[in-house]
Amino acid sequence: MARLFATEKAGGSALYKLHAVTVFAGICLVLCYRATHVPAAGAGRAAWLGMLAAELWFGFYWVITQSVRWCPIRRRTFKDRLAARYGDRLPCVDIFVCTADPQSEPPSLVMATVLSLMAYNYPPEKLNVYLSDDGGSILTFYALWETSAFAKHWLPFCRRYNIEPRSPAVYFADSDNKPNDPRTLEEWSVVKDLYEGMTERIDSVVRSGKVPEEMKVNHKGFSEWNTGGTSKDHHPIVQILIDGKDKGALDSGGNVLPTLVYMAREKRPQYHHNFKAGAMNALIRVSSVISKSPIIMNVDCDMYSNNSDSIREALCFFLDEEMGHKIAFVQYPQNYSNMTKNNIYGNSFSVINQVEFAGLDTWGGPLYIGTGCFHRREILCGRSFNKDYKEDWDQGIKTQHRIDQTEEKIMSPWIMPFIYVFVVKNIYSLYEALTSGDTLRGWWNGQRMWLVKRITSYLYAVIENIRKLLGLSKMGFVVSPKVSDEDESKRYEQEIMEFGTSSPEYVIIATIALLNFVCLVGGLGQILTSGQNMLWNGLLPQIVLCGLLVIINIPIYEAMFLREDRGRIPYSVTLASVGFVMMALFVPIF
Ligand SMILES: O=c1ccn([C@@H]2O[C@H](COP(=O)(O)OP(=O)(O)O[C@H]3O[C@H](CO)[C@@H](O)[C@H](O)[C@H]3O)[C@@H](O)[C@H]2O)c(=O)[nH]1
Ligand SMILES: [Mn+2]
Repeated sequence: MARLFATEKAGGSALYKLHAVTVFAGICLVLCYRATHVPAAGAGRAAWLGMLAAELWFGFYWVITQSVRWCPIRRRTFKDRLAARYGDRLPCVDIFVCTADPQSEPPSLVMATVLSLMAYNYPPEKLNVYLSDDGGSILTFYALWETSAFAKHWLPFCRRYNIEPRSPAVYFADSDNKPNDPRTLEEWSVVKDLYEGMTERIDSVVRSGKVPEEMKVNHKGFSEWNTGGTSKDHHPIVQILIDGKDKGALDSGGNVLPTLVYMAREKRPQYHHNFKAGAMNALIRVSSVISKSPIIMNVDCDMYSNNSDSIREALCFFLDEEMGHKIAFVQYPQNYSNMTKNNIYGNSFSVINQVEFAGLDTWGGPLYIGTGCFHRREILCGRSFNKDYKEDWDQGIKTQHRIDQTEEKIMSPWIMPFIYVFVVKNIYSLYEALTSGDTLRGWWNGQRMWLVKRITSYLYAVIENIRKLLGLSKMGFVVSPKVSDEDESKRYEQEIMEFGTSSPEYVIIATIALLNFVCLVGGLGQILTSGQNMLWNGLLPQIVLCGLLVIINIPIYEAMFLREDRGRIPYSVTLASVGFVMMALFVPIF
């Protein structure tokens, strides 16, 4: 029987393999050098040990990252075969959307997400969309009730004109989507007006913080909020806004609508709610009573689906006769829609999506990234997985600064493997970024963020994990805000890094940047005062490395000393970092 999907080898080019093999040889030579050049006790053995640890860690890290590049594969689906074989015997699908707070996650935005999912090109009677509201907010419930009415116009409109993407917010924001044909334009304008009217009503209700009394008579569900209660302490609420089984629930074209459910799980102060994971568990239980579809999809509330055939694509894997039973989940890549050209925060997922996911697929597929993923229900309910996942970035961080401290005899041939590994690794990473669609500056910005993340968030994560293992803290989770003020957005458009608050992370970033600057100045000063000899005696690689770090940190210096806008690094942070650098400079004297 013809397969529903094909697996193709992607890349694994000779150039890549040559690079990988020679860099590996370079790493081995570097370690060889370390092993054969152990200094005597007291003559820099601590620094030697630090360098060795850093190089071992780098080598390990490098091998791991090559394992997801060695033999990448791509999958191709055959939706026509799926349609021919299954016709209308396709399985039911439950879609879970999670939201947590109507202030940081504006309900009008969440509703665009919900609509993009309700409008999937899939039999609506087989589609069930659940919105989990961890804010337990009547405002979100009101927004969903509005959405259930607007869906009656949006879904047939999408189907008739084969609209893509099916998030009304994204679709109407793009002026290229305005049709030319006058009859289509008329309908387009009607739907657009309906959409904008709805968004305005939702936004104004959210602004005012309460639902007008005359609205509340429209649905019995509003009475759930009559008894008081707060977002952290309330009874469970489940309201079916559209019941797909109800023969009367039809869209404006007379078609059945997908089932639409609002859910706010019970919350009590004495029970920990476990954030999104807790919401997902509640969704699995509630949906098992209402629809119990064998396939489940999960989407974060700030995303939208940009392909209306996503369900059919995923089913090509689950329903494949030969391999389907071995597939537990189908993960879609995730992308940001408002990326600037050079991606100042280094958060483009292009290399991850195009290179690493394809490489991971060889080894059984990428991780569940938390959104845009289809699971079999039985996998989530039936089996237990033992996950032992540890990471120790600490060593890498501790030893990172040491690079500046040991001296390498520059004229020794042993310098070659160091230079080769450093240069080739970075050139290949640049090549990979460029061929995945990033820009040169985007790659450079990514390198800066690589540094920033490792000295702040990863360091915090290590400390937090240790504290958790010792029973000193419980993991927290702060819902990331999905709104920003106009000033901030403008700076984002101009690719200017945003600081603004005096968070301790910024002290770390500023201190390290400043320390590198001071070291560079100090090093150059030494060369000037003691002549060229110093340079050739081993200071050159240190100057180069330190210089690169200074160049990469230019936006940090700007934010500390030159910028005047509200997103600059606050004076208090600059002051603290100057203090720390002074301490670092004077401590060795005493
Ligand atoms: O108590 C909570 C907290 C969060 N959420 C929802 O969880 C999702 C992710 O939260 P967000 O603040 O947007 O976190 P991000 O860092 O953007 O999300 C990434 O990281 C999360 C935690 O690892 C994953 O769950 C996400 O899928 C992944 O995109 C959102 O839909 C939230 O509404 C809840 O339902 N309940
Ligand atoms: Mn998010």
